[in-house]
Amino acid sequence: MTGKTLAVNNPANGELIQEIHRNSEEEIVTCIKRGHDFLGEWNGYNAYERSTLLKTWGELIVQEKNSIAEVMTLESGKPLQESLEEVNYAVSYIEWFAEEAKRIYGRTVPAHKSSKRIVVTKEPVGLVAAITPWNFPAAMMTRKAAPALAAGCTCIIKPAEETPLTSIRLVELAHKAGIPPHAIQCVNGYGAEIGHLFTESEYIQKITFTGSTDVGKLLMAQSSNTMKHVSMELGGHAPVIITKDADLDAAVTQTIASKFRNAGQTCISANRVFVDEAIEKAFTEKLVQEVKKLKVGNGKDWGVQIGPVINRSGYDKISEQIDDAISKGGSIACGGEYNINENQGYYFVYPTVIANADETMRIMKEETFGPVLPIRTFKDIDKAISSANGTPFGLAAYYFTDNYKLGMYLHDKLHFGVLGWNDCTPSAAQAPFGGMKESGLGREGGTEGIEAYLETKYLSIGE
Ligand SMILES: NC(=O)C1=CN([C@@H]2O[C@H](COP(=O)(O)OP(=O)(O)OC[C@H]3O[C@@H](n4cnc5c(N)ncnc54)[C@H](OP(=O)(O)O)[C@@H]3O)[C@@H](O)[C@H]2O)C=CC1
Ligand SMILES: O=C(O)CCCC(=O)O
Repeated sequence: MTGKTLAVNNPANGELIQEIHRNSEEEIVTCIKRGHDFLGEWNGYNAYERSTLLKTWGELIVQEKNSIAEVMTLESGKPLQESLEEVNYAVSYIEWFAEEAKRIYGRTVPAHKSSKRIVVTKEPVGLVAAITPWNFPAAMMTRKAAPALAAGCTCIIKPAEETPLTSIRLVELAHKAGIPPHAIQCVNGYGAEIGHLFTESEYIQKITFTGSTDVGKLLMAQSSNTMKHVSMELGGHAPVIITKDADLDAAVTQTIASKFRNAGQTCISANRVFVDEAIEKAFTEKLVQEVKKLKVGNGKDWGVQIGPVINRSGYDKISEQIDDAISKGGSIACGGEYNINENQGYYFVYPTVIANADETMRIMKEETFGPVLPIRTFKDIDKAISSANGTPFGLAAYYFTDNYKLGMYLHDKLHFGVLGWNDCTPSAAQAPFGGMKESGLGREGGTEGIEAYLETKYLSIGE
């Protein structure tokens, strides 16, 4: 690991956007030491000072919103409109945690002897390493860095190698806002090389990660030697259950919003639909009619709704799942086409709906991370619930019903960290986001989101 450069290419046409500096092992170790040594100084800023700095950071990002969104679209391929929305979403985490910085409360607890006092306080966990993915290069970074800084932690960001430019820009703006350079640092290079430097370091107290379940498990295992805190936001396989009393228009609009956001490359993306067989035909017809209207192309062109998938391995996984579904009796209700150029390095998958899906298909079990939606029918709601729960993933699940009792029943029975009832767009800075089972550990956002960067200290006073 000698450093040198990292090429950042545009997934919409394969063109080189920029070569950036790739940090050497020595540089990364130095950053880690610096982040650790600066903890005391950053802790010297009180909660109101940290809050003000975070707010200024958010304001600077808003001022540069258009240029940040353009860079994000160039490196990630996502449509410009979505990049703009993501910048706002990223800022919403900074704004939320700037407020939460002021609400880090301790407590006193009645003691068992009148001469004693029991006092519980909170303090920052220490230096945090944040490893972020390419699918939300801004929001996943601020969702980690903002609560860490708000809590009084210093942090080091390692963005995905496909999309480092957005993070680099955000970190520059943090420094411009007055957040000291050693409180938030960014390093670049290959995850597989940098990951173990983080996990083996005695100076890092917490690893926070968004990405694949496999890498999440690896990081957790590596972190066990030094007993680090971990937050893991991993893969998902979201079911959408559509009951016969559902508002079909809402179900179609919401399912499309979830499935085709970022070309399906979202961990809470609708991955499989279970629809009551009584309304399957009506639902599929309406869905297909709307999906066919989605415009595919280079995300920089205004009006494009589906950009390229990120890279060759993403494309391989998606196309293999489509082929597998067809070979097992699935039928293409729309889409199923590709526009790829292996030499140039771009891969577009047209929005695809697969009818007659069943549980034997890979797409009904594996995360797709692409614009493909299988539809499965059900007669009995309990069987649909059991199929929905029948996955190692437990991140997000959605259901559509206007029947209150059924809605609460589904809430109680579905084993997922995030549920959407007549709603497939649940993400919000003030809400706790995260998964059960192999979808991860911990929550990001909400009051839980800052708790994850705090240690509890108990003081016993008395005789
Ligand atoms: N939960 C989510 O939101 C995400 C889920 N995924 C799922 O994972 C699949 C594969 O995507 P992929 O991009 O390969 O996901 P990865 O989990 O490999 O990448 C996510 C982040 O982890 C880093 N990383 C990779 N390997 C290691 C390692 N050994 N130690 C430390 N960090 C590491 C990456 O760095 P680098 O880029 O340098 O490799 C990147 O910053 C997707 O198709 C999707 O199913 C992917 C991204 C986000
Ligand atoms: O896909 C992800 O990695 C993050 C989920 C996006 C969201 O917060 O809505």
